Amino acid sequence: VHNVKHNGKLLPGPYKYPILGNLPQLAKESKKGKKPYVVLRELSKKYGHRMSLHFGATYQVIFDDVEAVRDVLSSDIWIDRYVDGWILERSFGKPLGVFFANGESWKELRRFSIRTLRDFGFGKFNSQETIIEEELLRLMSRMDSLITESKDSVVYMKKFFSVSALNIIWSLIAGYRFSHDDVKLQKLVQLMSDIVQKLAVGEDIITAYPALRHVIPRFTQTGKDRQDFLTAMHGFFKELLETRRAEGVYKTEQRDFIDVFLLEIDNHAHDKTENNFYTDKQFLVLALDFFLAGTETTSSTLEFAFLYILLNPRVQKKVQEEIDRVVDHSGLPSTLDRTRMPYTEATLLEVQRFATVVPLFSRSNIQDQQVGEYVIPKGTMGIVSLYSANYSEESWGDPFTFRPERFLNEKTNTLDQDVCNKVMAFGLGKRICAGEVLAKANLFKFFTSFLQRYTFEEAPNHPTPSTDPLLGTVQSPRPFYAVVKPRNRGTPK
Ligand code: HEM
Repeated sequence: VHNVKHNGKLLPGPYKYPILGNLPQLAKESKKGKKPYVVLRELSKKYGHRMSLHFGATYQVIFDDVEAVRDVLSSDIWIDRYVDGWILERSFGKPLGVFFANGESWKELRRFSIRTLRDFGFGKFNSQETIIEEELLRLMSRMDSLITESKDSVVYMKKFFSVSALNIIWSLIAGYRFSHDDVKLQKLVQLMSDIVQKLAVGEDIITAYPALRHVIPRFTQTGKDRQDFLTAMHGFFKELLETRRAEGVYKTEQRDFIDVFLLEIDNHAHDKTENNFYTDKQFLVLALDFFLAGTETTSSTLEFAFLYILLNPRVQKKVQEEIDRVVDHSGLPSTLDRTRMPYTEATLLEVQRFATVVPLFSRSNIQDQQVGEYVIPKGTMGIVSLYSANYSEESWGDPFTFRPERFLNEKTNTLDQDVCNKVMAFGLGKRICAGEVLAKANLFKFFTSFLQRYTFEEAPNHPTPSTDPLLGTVQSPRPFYAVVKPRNRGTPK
């Protein structure tokens, strides 16, 4: 049984059990403690880097290797996102928003979102820099308090960057920031990170049996958690939209993304067709997309960055030396300094490769595709493994070693662009991450500013932190502590 019609030969894959498909094999490996993307990598070595899997009743094709991943992401055939189960549940039964939208609706809202966010500073040097710095200074003063309050300067690093990452996006969308002590926000951030962790691709029973979507939510804890999460998030965005609508300021002045969207809703109010993409529901899903896609990814990459730095004091020292040499000590590092900081850039690339915070995600094909003697039927769920690209032995030689030097040309001490381009963190092609520019600026600013001002060391009374990630649609480090020591050099005015 599978979800697609076809007349050709399907790509090879492991033996398929009746009804359960390949779930028994996957469950067996998963019980041994293997991550889903590691299991896929092992299977793909046996069955091919483009292979078939039957995830319960859902037919999947796995793209697992540098070349297969690049091909699929840059292909115009694989431009859709696979939409089913929980995804529809989060968007009122329809593929709304950007992340899980398809066709005209996706094109229009992606273009609208990127253009509008750019108008409010996203990707523009001065305004983006100011927004990030405001948040950065707050977080540094928070760090100073934590150091003073704690015993022996030991700071709990888990979730340290979450509110800041959210605030940077939120100030573009809604024109305001949350306080780090905001109880309502803390609940949303907690809910969000719980749900992201529970939704590891490849572990999802609703994906395996889409029909269960109608049954499961009422009976299982995960189903209930998802619904609680959605109710809370939708409620929060709806209240915001209603308040702004009632205020009416957006009619004469658009201060942020919400104002522009409200104006578009008014402008399209006469259009009652399916082709009107500017509706209240679209906004709720769009806001959720940016909340989810932008927050956990950025904050979790930053957590990993400081974890790796803590475990690699030699790398930390070299980054700090470069910062001290290049950056004017009276100010914070600027993204304009980036080009003069090859070692720091190399370290950030290595962080992104080593962490691979989004190891797996989905795409779907809009027409049948012939691959040699095989056919991939239209509408197939394609699982793209960024893990396979970032951890390929053929590509990297020693993928399991954290080694920024791999990106540097030893003789010239410059970045080797060919090696840099091999890191896959944001996807590729027309559907590449819509927040890549902002994310890269954030990573650079937070990483360098904190290392300019503090040194991170292992906390003596805690076990050495593990680099083994917590699984999720976005992976994050296990909770860890660091001794954070203020540095004398490079303290901003
Ligand atoms: C380190 C941080 C980030 C990582 C690793 C990351 C990674 C990704 C990946 C792998 C995809 C799928 C791309 C594809 O299908 O080829 C994606 C899509 C997306 N990301 Fe990011 N992302 C990050 C930060 C952000 C930020 C800050 C935002 C928002 C401001 C954002 C918004 C989006 C959106 C809207 C999409 C959907 C694009 C579409 O389907 O058209 N991301 N991201």
